[in-house]
Amino acid sequence: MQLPRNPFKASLTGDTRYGCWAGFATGYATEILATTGFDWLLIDGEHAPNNVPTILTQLQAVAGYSCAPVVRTVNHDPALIKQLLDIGTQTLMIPMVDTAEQAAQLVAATRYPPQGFRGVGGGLTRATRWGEVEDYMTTAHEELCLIVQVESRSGVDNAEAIAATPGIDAVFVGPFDLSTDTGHIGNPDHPEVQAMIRHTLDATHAAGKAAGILAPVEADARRYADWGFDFIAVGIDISLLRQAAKDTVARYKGDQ
Ligand SMILES: O=C(O)C(=O)C[C@H](O)[C@@H](O)CO
Repeated sequence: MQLPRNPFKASLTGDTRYGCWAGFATGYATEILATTGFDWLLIDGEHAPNNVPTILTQLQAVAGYSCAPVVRTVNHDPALIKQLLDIGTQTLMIPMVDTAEQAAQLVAATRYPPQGFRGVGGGLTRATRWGEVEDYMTTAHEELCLIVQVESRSGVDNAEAIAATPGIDAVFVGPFDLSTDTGHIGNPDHPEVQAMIRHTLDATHAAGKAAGILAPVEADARRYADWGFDFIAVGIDISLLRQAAKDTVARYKGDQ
């Protein structure tokens, strides 16, 4: 059996790819999202109530669709990264990366020795399709996509070096953490934050890597697409449900 291709990695060809945050932490809800036309979705292990088994269920639920899954970890723990890779995650997003040293450690966590220190799960893992994928250990890295989040002042200061780290495929700006870290709490539109976002985008492209961002407000998403962001999360499933529910109630009962 061939190593499964990574559709997200393959889609980073220059056109902006539009995605949605998946926060319900169930295969059922995430599968619904995968049928709606988004290019990719983010299974959020940082702020949604996910763990390895719930992420596995969601990866299985979306496997038959063209919408590519991206899995965000809660931290930099190599043991968690190992488990997420073993269940078949091919695109990983790691939050709060501030230095090139951290980026290099994260790359090493995704590579088998001698390039890194990932442990061998072999035929026990979905990643190898329980041993059916030929040459998994020597080829797995070719279909992995490692995205690091820059979302602090120090991350922006080190953006060139982080993006240039070998094995890093993309940098994703976290606008809400970045605005909060810089004292503009919850205001990514502040000019200082906007300048930092632009700087991170330019540094990432200068390193030949792809850049992504979260932009649930349409005007922001369109501006970032004009700037040249390669992948943009333009929605959050929980917010979409809440807004649709509130609008429906308001039509019958008025604003409450
Ligand atoms: O800082 C950000 O912005 C992000 O990293 C995304 C948030 O964590 C997201 O969960 C907001 O809903």
